[in-house]
Amino acid sequence: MTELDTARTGADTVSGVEIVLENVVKNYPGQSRPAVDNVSMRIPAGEIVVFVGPSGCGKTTTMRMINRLIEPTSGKITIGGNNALSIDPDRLRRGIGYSIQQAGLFPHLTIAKNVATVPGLIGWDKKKIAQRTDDMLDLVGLDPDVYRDRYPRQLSGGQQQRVGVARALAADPPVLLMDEPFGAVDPITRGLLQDELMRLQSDLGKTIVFVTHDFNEAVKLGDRIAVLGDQSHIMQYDTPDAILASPANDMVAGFVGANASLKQLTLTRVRDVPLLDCPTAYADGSVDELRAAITPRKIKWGLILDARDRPIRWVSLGHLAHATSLQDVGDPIEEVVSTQSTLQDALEALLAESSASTVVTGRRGEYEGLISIDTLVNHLSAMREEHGPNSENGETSVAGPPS
Ligand SMILES: Nc1ncnc2c1ncn2[C@@H]1O[C@H](COP(=O)(O)OP(=O)(O)OP(=O)(O)O)[C@@H](O)[C@H]1O
Repeated sequence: MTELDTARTGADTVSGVEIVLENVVKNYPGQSRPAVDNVSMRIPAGEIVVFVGPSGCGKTTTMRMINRLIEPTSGKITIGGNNALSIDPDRLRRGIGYSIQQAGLFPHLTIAKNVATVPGLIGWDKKKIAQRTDDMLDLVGLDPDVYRDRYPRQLSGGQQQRVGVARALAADPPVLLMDEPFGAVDPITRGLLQDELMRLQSDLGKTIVFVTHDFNEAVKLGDRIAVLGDQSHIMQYDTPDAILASPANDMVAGFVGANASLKQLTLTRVRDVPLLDCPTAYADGSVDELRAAITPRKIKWGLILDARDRPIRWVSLGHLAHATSLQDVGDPIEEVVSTQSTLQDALEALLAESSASTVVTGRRGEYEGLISIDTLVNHLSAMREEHGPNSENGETSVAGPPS
């Protein structure tokens, strides 16, 4: 891996391998022109590369040629330096995780059996498979004791997608192909699944090729985005911030859409901006002490935390005026964002609560601070200065794949 790759990879470790496509063509029988016409690109080890483009442009065909669910008509594909076209296709596919829209689970098999599909095929022993299945369910946030013996129809759409991801990861493949994996779930679940994928990826460092129609999803997840046009022609292949700052042509600009600067909010996580603080107390704490902590502050609110430091209620000076204990006083907290969330998620939470600030929690749900609308506004102005027309960083338009 080059230094550039390491710098761009958000992952702590890299277990993925590089994928290279060279002059890859797909002609479907009976079609007058190729569905994919001479695509060349390098997908660096350990990165998430997102293919985005209009319906029918060839995203799925391009992706499925990597695991040879579709055979290329011509060209060369290497995975970790090995020629994918000279490996037995079944063997190749067992080494590449694959997750699709609506999860594609086998309806007649239990969740555990679904997850265990590839480890079973490659001959792992039963004990190792059972352990791995439980570990994978845990990893995607499903309690193995609750879910392992259920059938797919007994799970929600979002839970099925999680199982799909667990199944794709089960044999620890270096490469994952994900074809609109979150396309069929509601926007809130989709956001959660995206957050989880990013969290997984920061530990796993796989090479992930991800297909989507949704440019916002591409910006949020991609280390790089390949904007594909008709016949999978690469319109631009670059980092999300470079594409947002300077789209290579009108078609890319159309995809980026009108609110490029607002989309910059998906590029930054809550943990990367300064948080505000507010007075906190435990439910068995002193009303007088909390009142004394809030009174001198501009914002006259505090938070009640549970014994594990998780925020449970907002309290105002008004609430405290006649309170004798902190046990039940205040309003429940409607929205929180985590340090892993994007600033876009924070904006949505702020709008949903119609408040000037939202509570931020850490990995275990513990109180970390507050994020305010001012923080977001300041961040956007800083980004504008960085990528503005007079900035030195403004000229980042690099069409074509990195070599
Ligand atoms: N099996 C097939 N036989 C003939 N043509 C096909 C076949 N599969 C796909 N195509 C055509 O190839 C082109 C690319 O299809 P592909 O599914 O790769 O596009 P896509 O960008 O993934 O589309 P979408 O976003 O709608 O899923 C389309 O014109 C499609 O009609």
